[in-house]
Amino acid sequence: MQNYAFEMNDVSIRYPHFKMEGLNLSLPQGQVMGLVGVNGAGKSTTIRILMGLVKADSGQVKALGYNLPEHQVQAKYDIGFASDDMRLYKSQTLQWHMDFIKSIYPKFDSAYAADLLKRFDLIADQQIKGISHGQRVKACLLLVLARRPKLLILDEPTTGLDPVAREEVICELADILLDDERSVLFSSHNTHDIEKLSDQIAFLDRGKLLALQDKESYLESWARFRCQINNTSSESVLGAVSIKRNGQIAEIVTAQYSPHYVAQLQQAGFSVLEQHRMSLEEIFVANIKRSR
Ligand SMILES: Nc1ncnc2c1ncn2[C@@H]1O[C@H](COP(=O)(O)OP(=O)(O)OP(=O)(O)O)[C@@H](O)[C@H]1O
Repeated sequence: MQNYAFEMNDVSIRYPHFKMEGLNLSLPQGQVMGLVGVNGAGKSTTIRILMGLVKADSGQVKALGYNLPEHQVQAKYDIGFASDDMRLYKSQTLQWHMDFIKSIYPKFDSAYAADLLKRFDLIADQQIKGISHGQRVKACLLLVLARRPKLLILDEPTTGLDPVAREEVICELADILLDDERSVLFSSHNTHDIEKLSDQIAFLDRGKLLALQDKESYLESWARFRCQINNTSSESVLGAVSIKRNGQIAEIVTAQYSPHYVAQLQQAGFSVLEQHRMSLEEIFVANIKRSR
């Protein structure tokens, strides 16, 4: 039987200007899910529901086998959560925070924390008020990672980091993921990070899941073609997400790519000049345009 790090079944929530209806989202244990979506798509809301910070109007939520929010104390013992609005005590040092977390979570791995301190280039006895935004983000991640949680939930973990710091954080996350018992859900606007780390892509828009698929097959299902328009070219093509015409040239995007798609375009009267795979960033934009 498949073990899930979390399961959200038929989850709905309504705000005055936003609704999420019947969201089904689950992550098999040991996998990484990248949650993608434009501003206001519902990523943080999804994460907050999963963390028990917000109560859904209806639906079932389970994390690490525990029903939420009823058993959130037990579940949270093994869940590590970090978001970009997390606060640390400004007048205390990072060392104070590490000692504090260790007093609550005896599993806190001090040796690993010391290693992360070096890798993230942080100073343990510096007061939080004296460190930069990026250093604070890395300090929060250190505090969460050193607990070695079974489920890591990160809301925009790389926001505000410079490219070097971002790479360090991404490498650290990639290392953690070598352990197949650990699962990660992370949201990001940065499709490169999502593309690099995720096993599963969950695409949210206006509270709806546009796609939930393993990354490889998701990326493989999209393709962009540059075609010559002929006299016989039809107006539409089966499986095309968009057709942009410019003179005798058409750029056709599909989300149903297979090796037979070229023949399908030819049958529709287009001569294929070039074909390209698409990055997650391009897919992201095409998907949003299609859904509106
Ligand atoms: N407590 C609340 N009261 C009213 N509306 C809310 C509340 N929390 C969230 N919303 C609305 O829900 C929608 C989704 O917000 P959410 O923060 O989940 O989006 P997001 O995908 O994380 O966006 P971003 O990428 O900008 O962080 C927004 O329109 C927001 O205004």
